[in-house]
Amino acid sequence: MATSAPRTLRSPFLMTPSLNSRLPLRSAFSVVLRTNRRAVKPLVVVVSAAALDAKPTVLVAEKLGEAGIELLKEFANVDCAYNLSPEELCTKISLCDALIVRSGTKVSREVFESSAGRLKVVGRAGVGIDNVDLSAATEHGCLVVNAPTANTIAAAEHGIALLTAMARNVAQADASIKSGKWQRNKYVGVSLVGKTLAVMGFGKVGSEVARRAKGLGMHVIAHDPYAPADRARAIGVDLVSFDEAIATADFISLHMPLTPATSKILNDGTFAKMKKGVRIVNVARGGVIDEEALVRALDAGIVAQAALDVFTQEPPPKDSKLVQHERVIATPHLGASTMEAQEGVAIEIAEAVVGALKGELAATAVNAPMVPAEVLTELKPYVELAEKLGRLAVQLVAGGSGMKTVKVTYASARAPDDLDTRLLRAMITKGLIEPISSVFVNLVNADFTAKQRGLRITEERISLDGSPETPLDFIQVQVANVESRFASAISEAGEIKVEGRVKDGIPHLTKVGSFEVDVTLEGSIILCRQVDQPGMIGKVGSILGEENVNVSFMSVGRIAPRKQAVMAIGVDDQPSKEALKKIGDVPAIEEFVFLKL
Ligand SMILES: NC(=O)C1=CN([C@@H]2O[C@H](COP(=O)(O)OP(=O)(O)OC[C@H]3O[C@@H](n4cnc5c(N)ncnc54)[C@H](O)[C@@H]3O)[C@@H](O)[C@H]2O)C=CC1
Ligand SMILES: O=C(O)C(=O)COP(=O)(O)O
Repeated sequence: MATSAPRTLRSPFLMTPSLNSRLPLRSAFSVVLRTNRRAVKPLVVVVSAAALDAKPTVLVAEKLGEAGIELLKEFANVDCAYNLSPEELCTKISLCDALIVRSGTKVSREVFESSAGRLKVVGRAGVGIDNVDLSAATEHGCLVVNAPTANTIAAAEHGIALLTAMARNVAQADASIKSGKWQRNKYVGVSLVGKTLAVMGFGKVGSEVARRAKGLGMHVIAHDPYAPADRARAIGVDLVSFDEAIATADFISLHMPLTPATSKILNDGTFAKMKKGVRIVNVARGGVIDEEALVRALDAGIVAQAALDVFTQEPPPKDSKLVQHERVIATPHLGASTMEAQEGVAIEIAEAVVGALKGELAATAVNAPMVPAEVLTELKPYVELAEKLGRLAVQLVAGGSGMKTVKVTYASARAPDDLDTRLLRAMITKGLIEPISSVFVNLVNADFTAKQRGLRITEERISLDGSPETPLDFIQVQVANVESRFASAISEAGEIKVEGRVKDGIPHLTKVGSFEVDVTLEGSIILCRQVDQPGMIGKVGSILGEENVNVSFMSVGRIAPRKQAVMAIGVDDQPSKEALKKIGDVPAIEEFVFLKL
């Protein structure tokens, strides 16, 4: 299996924690081979590919610092192709496992569609991911990671550079002197000290701008609906409402992301509420300002000056009234463009992309839950159990009866906030959906895929007493309102029910319907309902033995002696149709089903 799967590079986000990036590839590969029999299928593939030298291909579509390129080359084939047209990008992407962009490339739905499932990770070498269609990425199971920290200081410094340059007309005066003029009276500026600066968006960049503006002697207020007040207070900044911020500020500096909620947040209506003569800095995204409204506000004298690094359309049209406005200074999206920031961003994104291609859960994932490595290590056998229970449950559903509602129950002695079940839910979803469709499910697209198929997965906890040494006692998967191919899998409550536990690190099936069984979840399973009587195990065992099918485990769960019983038989190989028929023909066997894991 390790040699048949490698080139598919299917699921990079769920891997055995032992295959960690710190392991050299060769030793990681041997871990895979040793544990292969029980490994959840997709956990293996990326590393196997590397071990066989089927290196993944990373397309770097915008200029990235050399240190990042070098890091990528250690693991992947790197194709640096800049200034691609949207069509060229769509053509190239079908040959790539990862794509790295900055703000200048639109990663549209067409890009994901054109990749036909090969693209596993998009790395945004910077903060803003408004140029990436996140819904499309998620729907295609493609992880999006960004580099959220390395350019913070650069952007904050550029904000301050624009603020001070604007206040003192540095750009206009420079152009004037270079054209041979000496206009000292024309370029009298305004002072910053004692003025009120409203920082809109008190995140990483906004708070660094605030800190620096305090150093310039400004009175700093901030608006951010999600920022904690104590973080603001710690640097002497008051958090205020949007209206208060824009109405009291002499200077407004924008530092929020571009989202549907912040799009054109500065518009005719909001400009009308500002102090006459306000000055605006934007190093966030052009789209947070209605640019035509800004031109009107400049012409009406509401806005005295604006300093802009970002534009709705980049580059802006040559005849842009805004850029050409004499009271506007502009830079071509240079906020992150320092040597230091570009080096840092390149390393940050290269590490995140390589990590994702190796199958690690990225710490900077934008469209997937982040699961810390130690949690992953602990949950590993439960992750396997979860997927296999999902696989069993769906195979027990009778064809045509549909599957709309699945209830998952986790029994645990852990406090609810000490057990993150998102990974388990994703794996149950994977197990439920993959056997009945061509869709590939991973942590990124599990919830979306379930929703798209009209499958409602509810989760419930049973709180157990006792020592919470292991994260879970058992997991139960129940499928409601369906008929079963194996009537005994229907519980008293009328639902298909399978339950499993981890014993000595190995997932076991421990309940089917109302019957207690105990069989390791590996290979395949035959479930038989029979009238409990001596010799049954021998009879079925010898039918399988004649076929050379190795039985790994057998267990019988019965209601009462000599009443009905369910026999669960773990087999390493798939029995022939004839052998299965022979089992069905054993007179005491009332029903049976063969289930692949
Ligand atoms: N010009 C450039 O080259 C650069 C631009 N940026 C842009 O700067 C912006 C901020 O980046 P970071 O500080 O790193 O991000 P961040 O995520 O740390 O901070 C953004 C803050 O905006 C807040 N926010 C969200 N909605 C808001 C709303 N409706 N009103 C007010 N605040 C709101 C969030 O709560 C968060 O605290 C982003 O748009 C980013 O793309 C960042 C780096 C370089
Ligand atoms: O990180 C960001 O959000 C930026 O705007 C920087 O963009 P860039 O990587 O310089 O195209």
